[in-house]
Amino acid sequence: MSTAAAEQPHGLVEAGDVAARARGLTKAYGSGETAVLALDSVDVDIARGRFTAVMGPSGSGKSTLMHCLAGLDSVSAGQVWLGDTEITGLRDKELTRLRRDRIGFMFQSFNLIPTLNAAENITLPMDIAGRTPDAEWLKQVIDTLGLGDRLKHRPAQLSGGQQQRVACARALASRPELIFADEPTGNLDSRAGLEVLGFLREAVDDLGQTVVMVTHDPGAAGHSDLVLFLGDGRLVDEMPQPTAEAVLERMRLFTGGNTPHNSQP
Ligand SMILES: Nc1ncnc2c1ncn2[C@@H]1O[C@H](COP(=O)(O)OP(=O)(O)OP(=O)(O)O)[C@@H](O)[C@H]1O
Repeated sequence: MSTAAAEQPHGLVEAGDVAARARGLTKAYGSGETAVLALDSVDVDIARGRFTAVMGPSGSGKSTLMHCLAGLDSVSAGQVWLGDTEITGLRDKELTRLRRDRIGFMFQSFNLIPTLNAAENITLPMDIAGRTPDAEWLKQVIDTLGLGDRLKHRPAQLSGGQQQRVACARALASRPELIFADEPTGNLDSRAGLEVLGFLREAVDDLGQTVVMVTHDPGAAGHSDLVLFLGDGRLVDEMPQPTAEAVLERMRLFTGGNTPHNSQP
């Protein structure tokens, strides 16, 4: 971490190694006196094949950044690319297809369909898209996540950690260019949370995936390759090879020395 880094676009990487990129990304909600500037001219590169965490105080713009990078939300100004494709300016139909074909999502609530078993949940997005999963890849994902003996179970018959692993497999099934995970450990006890972080780490290290994770938890961020820190809608700092302790220390700077309310590892 360095002060100089804070003055440059964050996470800058070699051209060609960028999974997603934003320049001058600005997002305002509302208008007039009630307008909120959620993102204020953010420049960021997300490195391909790496695990990037996004942290910052509540309301600093983490979810908005993720939603704009994933094409889930429109931008007020600036440009966003997924790989070489500029997504700002795409029509809704094109955006929907791009999200479906190139991005995987994991949310805090697993969003599994209760009436489908694990295997059916994992392949559902591809079934909807009319795509056939690559059987070898799917087996590798399922084996990596240790779900081989749970495929016939419905979500209610699985633990929280197992459900999140199914959600993780679902995000990985189509081998997306980029996986966005929004508080993927938020609903889990610490052991199950650690498991899921381990699997995200393996998805990056062993399967070559690219993961962006929004989290409040310095312990979770400690599993990433790079932490981007947001403050008041701006990228204010970054930390390569983070440890939970160093991230916690950095987060304390936002609160003038007090531990943020929801940042316990
Ligand atoms: N749909 C919306 N309408 C109006 N304001 C919004 C909307 N979504 C977000 N905001 C505002 O934009 C700012 C950034 O919100 P965002 O949810 O991105 O922050 P965050 O860092 O993810 O917060 P948290 O850690 O609490 O989830 C906040 O001030 C929030 O109140």
